Amino acid sequence: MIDSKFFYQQAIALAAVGEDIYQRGWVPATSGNFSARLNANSAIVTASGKHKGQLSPTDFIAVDLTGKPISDGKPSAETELHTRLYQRFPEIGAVLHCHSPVVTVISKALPQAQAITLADYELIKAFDGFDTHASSLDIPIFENTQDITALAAESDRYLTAQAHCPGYLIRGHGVYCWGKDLNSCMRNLEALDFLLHCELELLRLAR
Ligand SMILES: CSC[C@@H](O)[C@@H](O)C(=O)COP(=O)(O)O
Ligand SMILES: [Zn+2]
Repeated sequence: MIDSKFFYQQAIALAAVGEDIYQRGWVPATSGNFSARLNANSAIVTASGKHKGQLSPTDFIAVDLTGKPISDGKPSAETELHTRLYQRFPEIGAVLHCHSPVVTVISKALPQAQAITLADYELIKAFDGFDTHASSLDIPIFENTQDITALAAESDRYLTAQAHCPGYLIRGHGVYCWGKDLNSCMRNLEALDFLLHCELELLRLAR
């Protein structure tokens, strides 16, 4: 049973975040998708193919945690990547997927890398579970594919042993990032984009 008032509130909050993210240049040309948990068994996700900077409450679909729609409309083509995360981490409340230039380019700049290690950055403390700069965090990179079911399974296998991982990259595609609610998800996304930007600058300086 969908709580329509909560659906609407979550949709309004995600639409506002979408506008912000679009203004940052992180979801060009209808790319990206966003979701928020409704309850233990369902979430709302953006409809497929919409402009993510101009979303309205009718641009969201309720899905169960297998990714099956439980309200009218066509959910994001990448819905299973969201719902796997809600299954894996019962404590998370929101997932944001973006195509910022930094997250798209860095995995291509490191074509052999299966992860990027973020270490000795003060901003690592923005992520839940980190309380000192003297920490290190691996952000995995998965190869891009149109087989979303396979990618959902691959990312889930990796995350089995990674309780504090706040996001992953898909090579040449973008980033998936999550958090306990929409605000912390946005904070994680902002921190991840900043730290990966730093890594990209370091790569440029080393050339
Ligand atoms: C506009 S191409 C990008 C898509 O292939 C996809 O990666 C994406 O992020 C948006 O897909 P969507 O189905 O709108 O959620
Ligand atoms: Zn995408």
